[in-house]
Amino acid sequence: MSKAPRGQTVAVVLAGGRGTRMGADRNKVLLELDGRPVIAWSVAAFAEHPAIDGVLLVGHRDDLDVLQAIADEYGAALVAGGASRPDSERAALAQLRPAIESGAIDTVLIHDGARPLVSPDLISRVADAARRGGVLPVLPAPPLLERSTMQPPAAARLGRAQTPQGGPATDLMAAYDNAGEYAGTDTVSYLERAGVPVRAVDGEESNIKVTYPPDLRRAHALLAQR
Ligand SMILES: C[C@](O)(CO)[C@H](O)COP(=O)(O)O
Repeated sequence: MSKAPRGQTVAVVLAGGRGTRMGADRNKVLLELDGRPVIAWSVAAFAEHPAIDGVLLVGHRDDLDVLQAIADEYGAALVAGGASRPDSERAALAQLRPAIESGAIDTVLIHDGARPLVSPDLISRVADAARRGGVLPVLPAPPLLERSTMQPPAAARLGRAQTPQGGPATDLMAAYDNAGEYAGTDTVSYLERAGVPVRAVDGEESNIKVTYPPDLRRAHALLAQR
């Protein structure tokens, strides 16, 4: 019996925000991290991964010139984002819609551009699970919560969500199409609302999000340990 041909797996890398909490003179994703901008690390992680067939970078309008050069360097496509994270995700899905509808793309991962240290192993775990349903990398909740008065069942459900998150492309597109006014901060929350099963995979402590100046210093330190 011949297998149905598989579609492509595409990674969307979000850099549509301003990154103002960093207090820098430019978007935090354009700050230098060991010789290249933060966002270049994120794009490269997916562009160089064998399970990823294409990368779509979503950028803030003010940064499109510099982001275009980064996208070109790694063979990624670039699209302008919206005013919020969900708007940027919708802009990406709109760009991918024809290829998703034709079946050329069957799996989509969505990643915070401000998580430059995502590892090949984590991308593999998420890409593999995303073919079968929603997927979310999670780290255990911090120890403080273990000492709280929460009952174990509630505590056991807590965790720190990371990206990349993803799922089957048609499910993801339909979930956003039908979400109405809902605006969630996590990609998989759209899938959950649409009734698509979401499973957790192990996140990674090193997959930090660069938001404040100490995060950038920590990213430098983590890179030095690689
Ligand atoms: C996972 C996440 O919610 C996706 O938007 C986000 O990365 C969480 O980041 P936070 O800085 O830990 O809130």
